[in-house]
Amino acid sequence: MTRNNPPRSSGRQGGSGRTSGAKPGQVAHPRWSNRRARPEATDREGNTARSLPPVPGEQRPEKPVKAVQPAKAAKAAPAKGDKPAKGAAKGAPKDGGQPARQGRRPGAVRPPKALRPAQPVLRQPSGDPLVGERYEVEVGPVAHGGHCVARHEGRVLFVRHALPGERVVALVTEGTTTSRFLRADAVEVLEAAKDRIEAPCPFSGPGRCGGCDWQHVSPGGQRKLKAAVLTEQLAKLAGLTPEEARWDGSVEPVGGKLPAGEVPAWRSRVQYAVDEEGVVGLRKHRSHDVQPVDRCLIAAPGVTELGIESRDWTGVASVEAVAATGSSDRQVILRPRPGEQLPLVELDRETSIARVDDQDLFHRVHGRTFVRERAAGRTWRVSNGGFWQIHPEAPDTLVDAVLTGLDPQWGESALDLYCGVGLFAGALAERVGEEGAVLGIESGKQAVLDARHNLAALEQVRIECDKVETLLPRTGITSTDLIVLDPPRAGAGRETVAHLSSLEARRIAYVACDPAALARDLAFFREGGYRLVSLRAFDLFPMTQHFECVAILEPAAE
Ligand SMILES: C[S@@+](CC[C@H](N)C(=O)[O-])C[C@H]1O[C@@H](n2cnc3c(N)ncnc32)[C@H](O)[C@@H]1O
Repeated sequence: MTRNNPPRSSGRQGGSGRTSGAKPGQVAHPRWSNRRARPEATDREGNTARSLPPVPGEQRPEKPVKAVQPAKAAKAAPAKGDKPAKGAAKGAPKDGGQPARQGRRPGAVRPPKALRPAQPVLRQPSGDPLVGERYEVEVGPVAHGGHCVARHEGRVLFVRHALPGERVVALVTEGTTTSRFLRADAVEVLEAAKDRIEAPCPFSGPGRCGGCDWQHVSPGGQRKLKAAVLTEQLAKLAGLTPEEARWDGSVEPVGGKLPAGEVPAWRSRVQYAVDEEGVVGLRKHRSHDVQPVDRCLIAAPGVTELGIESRDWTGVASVEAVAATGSSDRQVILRPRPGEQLPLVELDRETSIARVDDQDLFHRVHGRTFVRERAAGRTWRVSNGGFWQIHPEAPDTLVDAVLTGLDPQWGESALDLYCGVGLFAGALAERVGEEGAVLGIESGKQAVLDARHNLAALEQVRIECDKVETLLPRTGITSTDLIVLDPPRAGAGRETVAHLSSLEARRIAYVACDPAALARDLAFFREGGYRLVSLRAFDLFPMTQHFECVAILEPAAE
């Protein structure tokens, strides 16, 4: 267990731990100089940071432990669209197929939502179904959600696979005569927009893989669509023009220019679904159906090399593949179908394997329970599919944007809210130094253990485990110099933003993956007396509708 974990603050000002230079109510400097020397941090398997093999760039004299057995020779991948042969490629995990344990094992954690099986939502639509109707429509502007808006006989259609200004035949995929809006796919393009390209991925298109929204759009065209969505959300939910938001109106490309027609292979984490026959693929749009794929073009090479698509996954419900950046670590997380035993697994590359049971608990099957990522000059332990940015360049890009916007000074205090495994807390701690203080708050138990492990050497950092909205008011902190918040898609919300606005921070960095939640929260920050200093948007999810923003705020009075 890591040891940079003082007793939880309980309403005392500045939290627990001896303070150093912090005013009452400020983020306190967590020094515990009267404590005994801390034992070395360990993971759940008892490995210490030094007992693990180094990753490139890390200089540690040590010998590796627990070498993972190399996988057996790869089987030839089937031709595109072929179904993998049943019974192919099997090897023996040690505890595969053991019955799931009852109750929560100490130290066991729930996996992120993405790994939990989706619950079917049963709704009784009223009106007569319109699914299957075909309408010839003029396509209007792009909307938040990876589609464009069109109208037909007074009805609004959200049309996928279209582009603004096009004339298409839209096939209705959801909705009835009483629906407020219909969903549709452009199944025929009558007049194409200039940004339209031939989709490089054979699995994208109407009724197929739901992973990418903009396969049919040039890279520059995709960024224009994302910029239009951000512009619209800022106007609609925050009443801001790009100029007022101090945004130059661009979505910045990340990862260098590729030759025309080449697709960026950026996804270092891929969640595959498996159909009842054991065929692996990706989920169709708004569906539990599986689109079999023999290769995902946006998957990082480290994922593709595992050869997941060429295996038979009978008995498995989902396969998550993780390929770390800056280390050779690979992890595959398997969820067996209810009542099924985990099959024997053999992949093309050496990889750790974990199993998630029907109570969402992780079990180590083979190798480590985590991967090591490199970013911001450090190695980060990320356990069992815990949150880490997916694009290999995202962590450095976002840290750079946050530090540039905040300009942290030696001795300042900072909050890192929704801190995950501690990425921004670590970067802030380096800048504020030993005289400064950083408090990270994260609700995921395993992420907190990872963050404490990752930042164990930085005494100025404290990581607390709870929901931001619950814990922050309890800390007694009434002021801080800097705040980073990087909430999940839902954003921070009115109450949390109001609380943050009361802390008199010199600067706030808001890292956002949803432009609507960001725009709504920016309006709340304005109510709280904050204004935008700068806003940047980054194309960290090429070929999809998603992008990441970094907004920097300061008190409006300044
Ligand atoms: C977008 S991730 C950001 C993680 C981290 N900043 C990074 O860049 O790696 C959001 C994180 O917030 C955590 N989280 C979600 N809801 C939370 C809440 N109400 N309070 C605290 N943490 C929360 C999630 O577990 C996740 O680790």
